[in-house]
Amino acid sequence: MVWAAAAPMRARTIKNFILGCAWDKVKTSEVEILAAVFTAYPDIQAKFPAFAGKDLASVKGSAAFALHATRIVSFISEVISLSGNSATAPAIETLATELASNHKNRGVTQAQFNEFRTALTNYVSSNASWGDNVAAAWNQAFDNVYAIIFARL
Ligand code: HEM
Repeated sequence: MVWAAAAPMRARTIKNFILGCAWDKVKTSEVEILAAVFTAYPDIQAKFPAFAGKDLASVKGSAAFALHATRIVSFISEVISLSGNSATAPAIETLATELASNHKNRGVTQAQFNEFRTALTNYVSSNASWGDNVAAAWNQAFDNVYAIIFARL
């Protein structure tokens, strides 16, 4: 009985560990990550008042770009740190709900969130060690957080 109760928790923790290892490899490449997202999907760049209509090369080195890139990457780091533990699920829900509400007000669509996911997944899978286990943990985390966001967007 004890084992049956403990096993699922252990499985979640290993998944979270795998996810954290992949994320650790890229989480200090904030500027490169945001540049990769904007390169793949210029419609996302166009939603940012500070970057809309500008050549990516001309804004990529700016303080505003580094600050925004760091905000996005920190959000993901926070969610990954909180994941894998049912006790912190309400905290993830709070973060995702706030993000959805801020972005709904900016007219960001589900399609754009999906574009962001595609670009980020491409970036991480080519810059961290990647395999079926990592992909499964990554997709599960995104599915969970996006379900909360999409219900409110
Ligand atoms: C996919 C399309 C997205 C668009 C078009 C978008 C657009 C924006 C814009 C225009 C801002 C305000 C920037 C400013 O201060 O002028 C912002 C802020 C922010 N975004 Fe996004 N965003 C997107 C996705 C995401 C995602 C997926 C995340 C997290 C993983 C994220 C995290 C944040 C954070 C943490 C902030 C700063 C806090 C806030 O003002 O809400 N964004 N976003």
